[in-house]
Amino acid sequence: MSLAASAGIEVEGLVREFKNGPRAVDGIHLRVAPGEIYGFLGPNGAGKSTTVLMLTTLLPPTDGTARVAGHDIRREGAAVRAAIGAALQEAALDPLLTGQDHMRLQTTLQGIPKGERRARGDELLERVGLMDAADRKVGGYSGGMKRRLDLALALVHRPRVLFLDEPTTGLDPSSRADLWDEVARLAREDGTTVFLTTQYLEEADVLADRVGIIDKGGIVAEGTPEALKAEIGRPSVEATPADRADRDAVAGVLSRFGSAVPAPPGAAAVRLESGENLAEVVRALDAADLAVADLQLHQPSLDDVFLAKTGRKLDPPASEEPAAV
Ligand SMILES: Nc1ncnc2c1ncn2[C@@H]1O[C@H](COP(=O)(O)OP(=O)(O)OP(=O)(O)O)[C@@H](O)[C@H]1O
Repeated sequence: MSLAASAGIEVEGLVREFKNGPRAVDGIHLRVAPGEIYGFLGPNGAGKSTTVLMLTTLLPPTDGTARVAGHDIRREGAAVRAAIGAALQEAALDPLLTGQDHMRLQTTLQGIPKGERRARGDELLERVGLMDAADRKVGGYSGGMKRRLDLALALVHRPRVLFLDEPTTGLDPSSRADLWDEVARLAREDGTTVFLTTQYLEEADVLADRVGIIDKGGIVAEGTPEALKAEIGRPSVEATPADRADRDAVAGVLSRFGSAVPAPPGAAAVRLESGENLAEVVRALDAADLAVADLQLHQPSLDDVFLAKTGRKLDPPASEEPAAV
């Protein structure tokens, strides 16, 4: 088996249709190379979790298949499960057990030899920064600490492929950054292949080598964050008139500088053509006697890629955790 086949992910026409429900995943194809971090980006209900459940063999596909770490998810479930680690949205943690208890259970379940369990557990708790809380009950952990424990548990058997389903949703920015560091280190130093779902554009941008954007069960764009942004190219300018009645007039002036792109209600926006700049837009609006309450220049971001491909904005999920852990 080639290295690529033994540690990567190959998805071929994967479909999941729920009874009386949507076609949650609608024939997707993708490849993740060994050691690569693949960011699967999309809004609520796009089909991210359903894809992860299929790739981790927890949900059978309706059609198509995938090979994970060289094994077919439909026919070689046990081999897939042996090669992967997963930290999914519903972390199965027991609030009455300590972090160390969890590590002891997991190292036993994963068949780590008795004499090595404690060391392996401590090594991973140290790695995710939980050593100080190792003998505290998980019921008292913050959201960020639970996510980090869940990550440590997923790493016990040194998986070649790691699945993380929205690992930082609800975390405060500092806990999120800690988790990013750890995930990046796993790929860089251990060569772990990471398949990560996220609703955060920033997360995909910072962490992922390549990004697949999923919307309504289909992949609408794929590439490195840089390539996706370059595809969108030029910055856009968005103007909000002081008087809402002037919106169409503002849109008319802007249209001289580029083609219209979606804008919030009451505003107009265009993707600037090359050579056009903000100063000229301001002069033109002024010459037309149009007062603007707000004028913004947006450099292309993954947000723009999402907007350009789907016509909608990707609203980030709210942070649930008030303080750093
Ligand atoms: N067990 C199920 N039965 C019926 N429909 C389902 C089931 N699980 C998911 N769906 C539907 O499939 C679609 C995709 O859901 P999925 O959970 O994969 O999306 P997601 O991108 O992971 O969203 P989120 O970010 O909210 O987790 C949604 O419309 C969802 O309502």
